[in-house]
Amino acid sequence: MRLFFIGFMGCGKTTWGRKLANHLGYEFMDLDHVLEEKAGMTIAEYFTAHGQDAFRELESSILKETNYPENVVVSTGGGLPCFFDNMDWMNANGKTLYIKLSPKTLAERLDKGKTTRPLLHGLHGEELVSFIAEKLGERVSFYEQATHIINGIDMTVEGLATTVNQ
Ligand SMILES: Nc1ncnc2c1ncn2[C@@H]1O[C@H](COP(=O)(O)OP(=O)(O)O)[C@@H](O)[C@H]1O
Ligand SMILES: O=C(O)C1=C[C@@H](OP(=O)(O)O)[C@@H](O)[C@H](O)C1
Ligand SMILES: [Mg+2]
Repeated sequence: MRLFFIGFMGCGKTTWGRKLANHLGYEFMDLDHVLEEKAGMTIAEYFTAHGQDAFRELESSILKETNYPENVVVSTGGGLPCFFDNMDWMNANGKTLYIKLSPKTLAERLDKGKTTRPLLHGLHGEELVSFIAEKLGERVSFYEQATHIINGIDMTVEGLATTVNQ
């Protein structure tokens, strides 16, 4: 089974993708990490060097050209489902799990984060909540095409494992 985690930055795709893969005995892949290895630089560096359009092209080609094992949990970047036909491609090639959280909760988690996400421009507090609310508004129609929509509060691996077998 191929499982793709999708959702806004900070919703927990990387954290929970890894946990679910461990729980199921599946392989784990994070496409942001695959891209960073391929590019030989961090995503923040890639945005600075080549811009967002080039990043979107590369992340889409990585999504479609990676050789996935039979059983795998794949964590995607937050913007990936919203460009090209990436969402349709994932739904045709596996199950998609959207981790749904409010802008306020996302902002709380992202404010604490140490990693740099280039789209967030170092925003904090209320400015960060407003930015997330606006961007999530643009993206939600893509995320809601997921085969499974998960409440991101109180997630457990056992709950996720039950959901993906439905
Ligand atoms: N259930 C949770 N409760 C509280 N914090 C969480 C939870 N899941 C993830 N986090 C934290 O939220 C931040 C973003 O998680 P991450 O897995 O990197 O998200 P994504 O890959 O979706 O951007 C991390 O600091 C992580 O430790
Ligand atoms: O939402 C986005 O457009 C992005 C999300 C990031 O991944 P995470 O969702 O894992 O932070 C990463 O792909 C890049 O910084 C762009
Ligand atoms: Mg991630």
